[in-house]
Amino acid sequence: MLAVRGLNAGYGRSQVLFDVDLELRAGEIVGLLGRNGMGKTTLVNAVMQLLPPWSGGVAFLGEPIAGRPAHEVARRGIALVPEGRQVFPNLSVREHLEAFTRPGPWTPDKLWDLFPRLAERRGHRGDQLSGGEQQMLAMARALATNPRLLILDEASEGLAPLVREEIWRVLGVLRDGGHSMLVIDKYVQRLVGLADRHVILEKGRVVWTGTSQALSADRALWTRYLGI
Ligand SMILES: Nc1ncnc2c1ncn2[C@@H]1O[C@H](COP(=O)(O)OP(=O)(O)OP(=O)(O)O)[C@@H](O)[C@H]1O
Repeated sequence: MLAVRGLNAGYGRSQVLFDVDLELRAGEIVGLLGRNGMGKTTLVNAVMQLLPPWSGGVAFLGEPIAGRPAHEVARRGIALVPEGRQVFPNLSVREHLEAFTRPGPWTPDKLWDLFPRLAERRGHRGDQLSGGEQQMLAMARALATNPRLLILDEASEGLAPLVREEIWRVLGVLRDGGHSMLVIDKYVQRLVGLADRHVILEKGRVVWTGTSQALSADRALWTRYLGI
């Protein structure tokens, strides 16, 4: 579904990603791990073409997308739940979903069922929501586009424990529904329980890839690359 090959990217003259390879098959959930500043957000932005890659390939559903406009990448079926959520302060919860809805199984009614808390707050504006509710809204907005691939940058970080659990519950529902996802989160334990495979970035390079089972079994990796 997604194939990143030899990707190099950065900001100005400073290179952040070095020769990154990453694959994600249809129906697969891949965790993207690494300490702060190792290049995870840069990688998802380069995949989305929000940050044009310097060189290397990005293919989605067999078609090259590197160098294409970001809105075209979204239209082809990749949706990003960005770090910091980026909900619109002046739009209501309902308006967020209406503005992004595209045909497919995720109708607003299904999304209200998936996020009961948002359903209760459907008339509230983006700036009236708690951080956790904003994260739910960012997820619902992404799902409303009925993407083929959902990318979550910091799925549950910085949220109160109960809300965090709610986010992981929803991610479990999405997994059970066969959604393809690339998930960044520092709760490695939860990510290991959710994802099929993982990719660890260290200073912009892929230093390890493997299954959840392999990552669980090798705590030295956690210490060395994740600081846990
Ligand atoms: N807009 C930017 N301009 C210049 N440098 C940037 C920019 N965004 C990120 N960087 C740098 O790129 C490197 C990788 O940052 P990135 O945000 O991709 O890491 P990350 O793994 O997502 O970290 P975090 O977990 O803190 O979000 C860091 O050294 C960071 O300072």
